[in-house]
Amino acid sequence: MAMVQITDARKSYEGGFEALRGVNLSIEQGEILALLGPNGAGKTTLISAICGITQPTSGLIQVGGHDVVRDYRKARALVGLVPQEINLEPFAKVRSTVEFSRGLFGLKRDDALIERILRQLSLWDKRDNSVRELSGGMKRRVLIAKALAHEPRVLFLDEPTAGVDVELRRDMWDVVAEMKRDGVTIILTTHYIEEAEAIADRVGVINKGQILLVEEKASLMQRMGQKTLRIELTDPIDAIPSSLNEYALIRAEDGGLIYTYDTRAERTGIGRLMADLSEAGLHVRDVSTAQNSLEDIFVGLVAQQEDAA
Ligand SMILES: Nc1ncnc2c1ncn2[C@@H]1O[C@H](COP(=O)(O)OP(=O)(O)OP(=O)(O)O)[C@@H](O)[C@H]1O
Repeated sequence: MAMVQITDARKSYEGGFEALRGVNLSIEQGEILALLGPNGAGKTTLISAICGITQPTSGLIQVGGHDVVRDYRKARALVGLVPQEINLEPFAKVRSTVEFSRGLFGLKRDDALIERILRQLSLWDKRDNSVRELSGGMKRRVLIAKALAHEPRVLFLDEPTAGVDVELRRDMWDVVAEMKRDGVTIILTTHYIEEAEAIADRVGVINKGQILLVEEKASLMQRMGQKTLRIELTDPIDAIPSSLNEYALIRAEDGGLIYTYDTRAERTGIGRLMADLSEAGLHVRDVSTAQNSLEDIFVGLVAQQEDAA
């Protein structure tokens, strides 16, 4: 059974704006899913709906098999949320802030657990400081500590490393990896592809309230690892000679050729292609390469969505 199951979730805000337009998504236990999308895509709305902070207008969202609307308490108890905005009580002490979060879930006090969480996030030395005395990065750590205090099975991180330094980013990635080892399911939204690349098992792309793609990181990275080689010919051709079939070439508008290859493969095949072009009587005038990036994939997907609309 999936840990998080979303079926045709829609959300219209007052005034009629549709922030989620039929989202279907299934997230397995222990998986790390990175959700990428431009500003206003619906990431925060989706996370808020899964956490029961906002209600979907229609559709079904289940966490651990519990309906987040009908079974709110059971679903919510499984979920930890690290929000995008810092919403801490400035005069409260670090340790009591984290303890309080655990208490909100009606759980027994557990000093050893709170100590472990604070140490893991390098906050133990600051445990008796008040929140207002902390730097921005440390406040972010407190947000994570709060979210972990009731031992959630699903952790949501909404832009966890926006505006934080490299060290904190790496610390957070370590914490996430440790939680994954404990079987916790993690969903994070991010603008940084490096972040998705560093920690995610799968990457989802959302735009205009719709999921455009959910794919294993490895295969997405492979697509991103592809480059295209544009070959300009001295004499443009009308058709590609059949002797070159194995290269799956595309004829460019200018009568040249486009070859796609994998930069991570052992051999790109370019050397052999050049020899075979010459063999086929084609003379190369110029070549240029272009790298496929997530942005290209993303822009391509968005363009497809626009065309389909
Ligand atoms: N309470 C609200 N009332 C009306 N519209 C809202 C509300 N909250 C969000 N929206 C709209 O819903 C859309 C999705 O917003 P959301 O915050 O989910 O996007 P996001 O993907 O998290 O963006 P960002 O990357 O900027 O955080 C936006 O167009 C936003 O203006």
